[in-house]
Amino acid sequence: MALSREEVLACLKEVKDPSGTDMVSAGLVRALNVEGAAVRFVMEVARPEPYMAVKDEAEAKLRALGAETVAIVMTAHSDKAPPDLKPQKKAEPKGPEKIPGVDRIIAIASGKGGVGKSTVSANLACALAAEGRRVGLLDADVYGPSQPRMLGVSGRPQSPDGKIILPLRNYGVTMMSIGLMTNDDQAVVWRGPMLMGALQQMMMQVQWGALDVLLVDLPPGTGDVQMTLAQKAEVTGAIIVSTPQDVALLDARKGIDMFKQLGTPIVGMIENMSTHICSACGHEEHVFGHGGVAAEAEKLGVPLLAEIPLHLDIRLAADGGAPIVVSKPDSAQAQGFRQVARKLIEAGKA
Ligand SMILES: Nc1ncnc2c1ncn2[C@@H]1O[C@H](COP(=O)(O)OP(=O)(O)OP(=O)(O)O)[C@@H](O)[C@H]1O
Repeated sequence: MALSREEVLACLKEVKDPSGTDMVSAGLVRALNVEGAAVRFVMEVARPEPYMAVKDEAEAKLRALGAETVAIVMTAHSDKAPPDLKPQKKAEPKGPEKIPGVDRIIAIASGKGGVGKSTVSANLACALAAEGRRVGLLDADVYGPSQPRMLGVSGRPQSPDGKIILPLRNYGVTMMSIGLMTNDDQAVVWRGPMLMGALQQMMMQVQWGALDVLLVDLPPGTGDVQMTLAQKAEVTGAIIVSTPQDVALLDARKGIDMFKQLGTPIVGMIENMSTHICSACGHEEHVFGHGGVAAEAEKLGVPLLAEIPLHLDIRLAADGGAPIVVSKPDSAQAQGFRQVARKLIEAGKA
């Protein structure tokens, strides 16, 4: 019986590791390959013994689901501490570099916080994956990393040799977040050099594999992270997310100006929370106004990629760990994100 990747992941999520976390969230399932009724993946563990029962249970569950071939390769690695994010030595000034294996980098930015940049990034990443692209998502929002929650991943990323960091994967998106390297309830005060070191490590030391595009979810504003990204990596372009209000647009304009000064092309703007569609009656109202981003984009000579409505389903999906593109793929809201993905692919940007 032919199985889908989603069915296999859902089945594996029912298998708990020795700590009681499901094996997908614990980051145990790597290099998952589903072809017809054949399922293969690598289980990356520190010591194999405690995980033999997990492996056997995963195999039994997959067979019960209909898998005819199940190949689980268990790789053990030395139990080293997670990598130290503090810069080892003073970074030597270098020009922008390519991230090995990564064809394109798209920065997702906003001038102001809370406009939905992370929601857009998560949905766009899933939409690009649904179009068959090899997608990575780097959550560089050091002040409020939200991608682990939005993409439903948890667990600390492993580092077999203390240098390379293995990313996590969900919904076809390879992801790494600074939020996975810090304790959930611990406020992190990032200082300039530390921030730059951490971002550089996440770009260069994470084993991204071969990617068509890496989306970088930036913190809001025009700070150190934006500068570091543009100076250290060859960024293909930036997408600016804004709500239609004047205050948000004013900040978006500053963001666009900064990227222009840094020599990063603007791929386009996205108006988020464009109109409100009532989930009960479908009535449409312009809570924050409408069309402000379109007018601004025209004035600045950059494309308007989409107008995404303010819709309860988008919030519930994002906050529930399965973006609307994944949880309600046929909804009009999901299709909005799918169209942006297609536009980017057609333009050779993703
Ligand atoms: N189009 C939308 N419809 C409904 N809710 C939305 C929409 N876009 C974002 N939200 C919700 O608004 C809140 C803020 O969104 P999000 O975290 O994506 O913003 P952000 O710009 O990344 O914020 P921050 O600057 O804090 O990182 C979240 O609860 C999200 O679910």
